[in-house]
Amino acid sequence: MASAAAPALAPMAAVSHVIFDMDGLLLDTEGFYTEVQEKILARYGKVFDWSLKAKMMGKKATESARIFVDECGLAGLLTPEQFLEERESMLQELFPSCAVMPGVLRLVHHLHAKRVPMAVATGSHKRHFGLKTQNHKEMFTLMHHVVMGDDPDVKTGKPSPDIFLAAMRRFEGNVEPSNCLVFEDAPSGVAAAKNAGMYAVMVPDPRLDVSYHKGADQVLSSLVDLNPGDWGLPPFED
Ligand SMILES: O=P(O)(O)OC[C@H](O)CO
Ligand SMILES: [Mg+2]
Repeated sequence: MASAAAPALAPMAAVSHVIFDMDGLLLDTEGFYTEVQEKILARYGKVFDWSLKAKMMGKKATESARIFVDECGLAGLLTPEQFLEERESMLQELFPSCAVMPGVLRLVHHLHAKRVPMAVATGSHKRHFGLKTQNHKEMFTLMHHVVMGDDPDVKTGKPSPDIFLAAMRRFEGNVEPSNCLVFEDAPSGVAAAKNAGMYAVMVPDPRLDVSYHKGADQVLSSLVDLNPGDWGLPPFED
């Protein structure tokens, strides 16, 4: 007797709208921040580690600068403003060379073809957004809109829900948080999505301790592993 086919697993939720983080999720830029911050910290005889990285990533520049100075005990030696100024020229050189993360283009083109509305919600401010995306403009034209960290509606950075709620409100129609699936790499970003009442798929850097995965509704090693059907989105057909 032939064995019955395994029943398809029910989706974890049925969402209709997708919101992407950018740094470390769509674009491979987090390594640039790490590299530059390691260099600055080395000048003070200190080592940049992943527990500090976990606290800084995903935040607005001004917020992460404050964390860097405070957590590294640099008060009196370096102000957050000086830190931002020091890292700026190095970052400006690096950002335009960033690559797209694995699995991103297939997913974005698929969702666009299936008319799933997509947005970007990034802690990056407008000038850095321009540098990072200058070689990836086509992908961003597929987004309904982009909300950046210096947007007037983003009073406080991630883990505040401000940026994801702003992104949700800019979609057409009456969209609720439970309709939205957020893709994030940062602990602060996952917390922001959950604080907004949305679903969160985390795609963390493997060097981030697993204790930072908690809170996410799903954790993937790469967007290549995403099955859109898990979220009630149209499945890949290729
Ligand atoms: O991860 P994002 O896109 O919110 O960006 C935040 C900072 O610019 C980098 O950690
Ligand atoms: Mg990110």
